[in-house]
Parts: sequence; C-alpha cells; structure tokens
Amino acid sequence: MNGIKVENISFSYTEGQPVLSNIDVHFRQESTAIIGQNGAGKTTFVKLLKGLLKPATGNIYVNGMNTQEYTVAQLAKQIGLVFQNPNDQIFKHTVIEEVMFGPKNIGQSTEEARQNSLLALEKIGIVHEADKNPYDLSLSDRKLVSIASILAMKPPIIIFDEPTMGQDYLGKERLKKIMKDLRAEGVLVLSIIHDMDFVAETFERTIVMNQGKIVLDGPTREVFSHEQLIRDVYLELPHATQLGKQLGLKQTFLTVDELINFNRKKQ
Ligand SMILES: Nc1ncnc2c1ncn2[C@@H]1O[C@H](COP(=O)(O)OP(=O)(O)OP(=O)(O)O)[C@@H](O)[C@H]1O
Repeated sequence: MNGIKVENISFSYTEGQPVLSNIDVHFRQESTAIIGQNGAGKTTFVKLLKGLLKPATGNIYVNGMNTQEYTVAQLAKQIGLVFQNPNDQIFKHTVIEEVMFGPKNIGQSTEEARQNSLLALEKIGIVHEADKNPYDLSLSDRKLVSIASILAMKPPIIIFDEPTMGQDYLGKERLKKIMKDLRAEGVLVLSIIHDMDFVAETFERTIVMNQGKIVLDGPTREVFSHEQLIRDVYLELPHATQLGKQLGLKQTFLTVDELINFNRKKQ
C-alpha cells in the first residue's frame, strides 16, 4: 500500500483533552497542503505521520508500515520531516556534515551519503555553502540546509512544516520549484503552511484542519471555493481568489495569472 493511510485516529497530550479526533484520510500521490489556524493540531498530526507520536486509537500506515509497530529510525527511510525551525534540526559544524548525517544514519555509505548530499545541496541551490558552518548562514539558508538533509535521504514521502517561514520572494519561488520537482519525481509531498498564496500556487490538494478535525479536503481550487467555511475557521482566501470575488466573478481563481488570462479572453 503506497502513501499514507490514516485510519480513524485520535490523540491527546493530556487525558480527556483530545487534540485530534476521528481523523480518517489517505494520501497517495497528490501534493497536499495542510492548513488551519494556530493550535488546530497540524504539527501534532504530522508528528504522528512521522511516527514521533503514536495515536491513542486508530492506525497510521506509512507505505504499508503501521507506525505503532516500527521505530522512528525504521520509518526514516520512508518518511522525512523538515521541521519548522531549522535550529531544532541542525547540530553539525559544516553544512556538508550536517546534510550527510541523516543519510549515514539510515545506512548509506560515507561516499554514497556525500554524493547524495552534494546533489541535494545543488538541487536546493546552496552547494557553494557546503563547507560553511550552518550557523554562519542566514535563517532562510539554514532552512534550506535542513531541507537538503531530508532530500539526501531520498525518502519517498517528505513533509514540510512551515517551509516558507522566513523566506523572501526568491526563497519561496525556489521552494515552490523544489516541491514541484519532487512531485514530478514521484515523491509524496505534504506541507503545513500558513501562506495561502503559496498553497494556491503549489498544491494539488488542500486539507483544512480546525480544532483537531479535518473540516475540508479536496482539490485546492474546490477547497478555496468554500469562502464562508474558510472564513469560519479564521483563514484567509488567496489574494487572487479574493480579487476574483471582489470583481464579481463566479470562478475560483488560484493565481493572478489565471485572473489576467481570463480577463484577456473576455476582451
Ligand atoms: N507537547 C505538547 N504538550 C501538550 N500540549 C501540546 C503539545 N504540543 C501541542 N500541544 C497542544 O495541542 C494543540 C495543537 O497544537 P499543534 O502544535 O499541533 O497545532 P498547530 O495547528 O500545529 O498550531 P501552529 O500553527 O501554531 O503550529 C494546541 O492546543 C497545543 O497547545
């Protein structure tokens, strides 16, 4: 069974205070954004997918492996998680050592790990920083290092937690390309994300969480067509979607380019 199958899971940190309840969802190939206001349970959910936490009830299968029955180390070949804060992930003295740590840990030889790490750094666009100390880099480049560390392990599933945090326009464009390339290579890409324009421009599917439950799940365009529901859970629509609505158009636009093209065709 490929992808991630989540079967009716619940989870709480403190007894009697459920953080997630009755979540039933399947991730196959589509790149998927997980959105929701602060405290909705997104980070807890992805920690469960990664096997860092175990569900109180229900099961999660990662490429067929039940997370209840495997350690985080055993699951690491299947699923990588890029943490929200790169400082939680980085602890070596050079970028290349940092990126090689994960691949070596899952059994790659030093040479193989070096090759995969250099390739990952090249893909991310920071191979020229391989010998620098990660802490001499900007926060946004450090975030790229933490992404390269996961890419170098070549897991078939990669989850990003707030990848656009601290990234400027170029950083976001680069991330968008990395995610789209991964998708084209057959990697299952999931991401927690607060930047709605980035969601609209990047992901095929969007899941909306609120108070520990999935309240909307579908193709990104369809999800953003539910204007009132999105507002009810204190989220905003992407700017292009808002603009289309303000212009009185019925369609749900995801990008400004779509809106411009639509107007051109009308003229
Ligand atoms: N380690 C923990 N111990 C106890 N409660 C926790 C812990 N981590 C998170 N929580 C609580 O669980 C709930 C869900 O938090 P979580 O971080 O999963 O939400 P989130 O949607 O990722 O929020 P954010 O967007 O702010 O990161 C919140 O009420 C939070 O206070």
